[in-house]
Amino acid sequence: MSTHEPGGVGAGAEHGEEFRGTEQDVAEATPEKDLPGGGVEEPVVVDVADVHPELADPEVVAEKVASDREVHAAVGEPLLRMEDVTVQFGGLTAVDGVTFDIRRGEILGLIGPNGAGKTTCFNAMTGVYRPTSGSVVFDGEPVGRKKRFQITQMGIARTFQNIRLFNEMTALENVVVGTDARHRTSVPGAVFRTPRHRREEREGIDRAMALLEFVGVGGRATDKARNLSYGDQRRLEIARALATEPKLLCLDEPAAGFNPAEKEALMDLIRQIRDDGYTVLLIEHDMKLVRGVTDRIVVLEFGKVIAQGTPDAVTSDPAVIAAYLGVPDDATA
Ligand SMILES: Nc1ncnc2c1ncn2[C@@H]1O[C@H](COP(=O)(O)OP(=O)(O)OP(=O)(O)O)[C@@H](O)[C@H]1O
Repeated sequence: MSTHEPGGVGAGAEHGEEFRGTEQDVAEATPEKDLPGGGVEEPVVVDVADVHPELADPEVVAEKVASDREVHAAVGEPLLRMEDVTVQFGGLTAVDGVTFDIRRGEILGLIGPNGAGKTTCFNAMTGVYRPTSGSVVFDGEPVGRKKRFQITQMGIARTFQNIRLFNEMTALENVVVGTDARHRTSVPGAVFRTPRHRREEREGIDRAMALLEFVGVGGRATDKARNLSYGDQRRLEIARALATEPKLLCLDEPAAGFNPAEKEALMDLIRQIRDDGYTVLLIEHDMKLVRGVTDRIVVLEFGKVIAQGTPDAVTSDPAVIAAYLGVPDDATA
């Protein structure tokens, strides 16, 4: 993935500069150190069932996690449409007249060789870049000139290829920050801790615990994010993105650095996320994972869509084989 981002909050975050978080960035987080480094504290494994006995019941977890936000598109109809989108950087056309749909309820894979324009597409959808021309319509509304926090509120959440967690906050706190994106209490309500605000806080904590459990890190709720293993940090990022109650979850190379067993477990999690009512967009280089989990795939090369369709159709398309699949996995990762 490229590390370029234009100005604004979060710009430069991928370059390791200081993060100046604002409300706009609740669905995102600090860059800081990528992996837990030395001086790791003794892990504290909490039995979630002791703290929240009701979360021992998987049905209760599923109930709390399920997305019940109003979505206008019926299953199978376009939830997001990229219409003839072009993104240029000076003289370079990174995305060139790209048109594709993400259908409600599907897992869509976005693949292509390095530099093909995948991340730029992601960035155009999530408000990081404004397309030079063309439009992005999400759930019937143009993404247009919306700010990033408004796009989060519309229902698009994403994770990043390079993990961005609040490293000094606990896993639970990281996810609670995501639930704040959906709070309806006014600022005075929060300052004076009105009953509504306290209720929202309680619900936020409950939902955050359920999400941690759902992604498989419930036992690490009280650990600082930086002390979680790399794989658990990735899962935590997904929990935080889900905490904003998105309609569309965009995962940017979520399996980067995973071993085969972790990849299998991630595939299960992605399927579960879709089964719980979310639509998923997945950028991923690992073709086994992409083929194993997606319903459809869009292939980019040099900023253009060269193929789209079912995993079988796409992976047997000669243009795709020539552009991408002919390259060994380890050369593209
Ligand atoms: N902010 C930017 N300024 C200038 N060029 C950029 C910027 N962002 C991306 N690019 C360029 O646009 C092209 C597409 O990059 P992009 O990161 O979207 O590709 P990608 O398919 O995500 O690649 P990768 O698989 O390596 O992550 C590349 O040539 C990249 O260098």
